[in-house]
Amino acid sequence: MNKITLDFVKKTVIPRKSATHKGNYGRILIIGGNQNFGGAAIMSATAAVYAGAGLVTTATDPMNFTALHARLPESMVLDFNDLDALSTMMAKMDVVVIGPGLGTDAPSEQILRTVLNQVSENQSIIIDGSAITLIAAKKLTLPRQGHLIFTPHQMEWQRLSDITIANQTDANNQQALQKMVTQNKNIYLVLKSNQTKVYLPNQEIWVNTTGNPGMATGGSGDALTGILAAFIGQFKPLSASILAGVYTHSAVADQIYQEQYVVLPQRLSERLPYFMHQLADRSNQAHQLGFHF
Ligand SMILES: NC(=O)C1=CN([C@@H]2O[C@H](COP(=O)(O)OP(=O)(O)OC[C@H]3O[C@@H](n4cnc5c(N)ncnc54)[C@H](OP(=O)(O)O)[C@@H]3O)[C@@H](O)[C@H]2O)[C@@H](O)CC1
Ligand SMILES: Nc1ncnc2c1ncn2[C@@H]1O[C@H](COP(=O)(O)OP(=O)(O)O)[C@@H](O)[C@H]1O
Ligand SMILES: [Mg+2]
Repeated sequence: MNKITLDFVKKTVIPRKSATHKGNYGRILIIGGNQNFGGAAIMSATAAVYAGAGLVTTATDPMNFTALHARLPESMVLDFNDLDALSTMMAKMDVVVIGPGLGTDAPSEQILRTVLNQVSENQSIIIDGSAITLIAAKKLTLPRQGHLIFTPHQMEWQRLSDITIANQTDANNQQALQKMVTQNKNIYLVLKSNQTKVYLPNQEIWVNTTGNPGMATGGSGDALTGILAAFIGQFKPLSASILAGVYTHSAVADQIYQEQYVVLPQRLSERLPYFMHQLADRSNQAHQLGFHF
């Protein structure tokens, strides 16, 4: 079993080059947040912005526009009920997150179908939360194109794979993935738990070495989707970006957990730019300047 370590992550999160602009750091679309779960989309978008995404658009229920703008003016907004506008927007994006707080009712399903039909070859789609539950319940066909990153918790993976939580062994999980690969050969599984594992298309399995029970609070997984989107939009290669995102999410949480009982996703996002600064090998400088994280 491969372990995701700090040394590995430092090779992926590298300093920015001078001759670059926001278009070089990923165009990200976050799709989620129905009338009950607006916070999930906001937490995903917040994590994406704070993890360095070049441009973030949040497609959500209009009820969430004001809250999103007030909390995160860096994000643009789109009404996710306007399926034509959603399709047009999809075509311009490098990375798409679908699922945080999307809900599982008929309009949510229509949004998901529209997105899955639209995925193009070079896009990465992070499929989370309600989107996983819907794909499992409605037996939706996966897009043949693009890179699909599934981020289920254990119950969501049970719904998708039909493997009960007690039976989610590496061998059983690999077997379920092999069935999915007949639809799309570029499937990545981030199976979240107190010891998150990442299954790559080359059959490697990586286990995370960071994380703590302070993260057991609503929104932790939503924040992870934003981090993964931002990392995929900025860093290469894709597999390393996913592994680095998983590590960073929990490593920042570990820092907070040293001084706080619960790790609030918003606090986690606020710390991301500091932590990434350290990762990008400017940590010595930061310590000399007396920053504390
Ligand atoms: N502020 C917001 O807007 C928020 C909105 N959110 C959005 O809500 C939507 C629904 O997502 P969801 O995860 O909350 O519910 P669901 O898919 O029914 O799963 C829960 C069931 O699974 C079980 N379970 C077993 N193992 C588990 C494990 N390791 N981790 C977690 N659960 C585990 C668990 O067991 P139990 O708790 O009963 O023991 C329970 O029976 C989704 O779109 C999401 O993005 C949330 O992000 C929160 C903040
Ligand atoms: N006890 C724990 N130890 C380590 N990490 C945890 C623990 N509990 C939850 N997490 C992490 O928190 C996140 C929870 O994701 P998820 O269940 O999708 O939350 P939500 O949907 O509420 O945002 C995952 O990244 C998971 O690995
Ligand atoms: Mg979740």
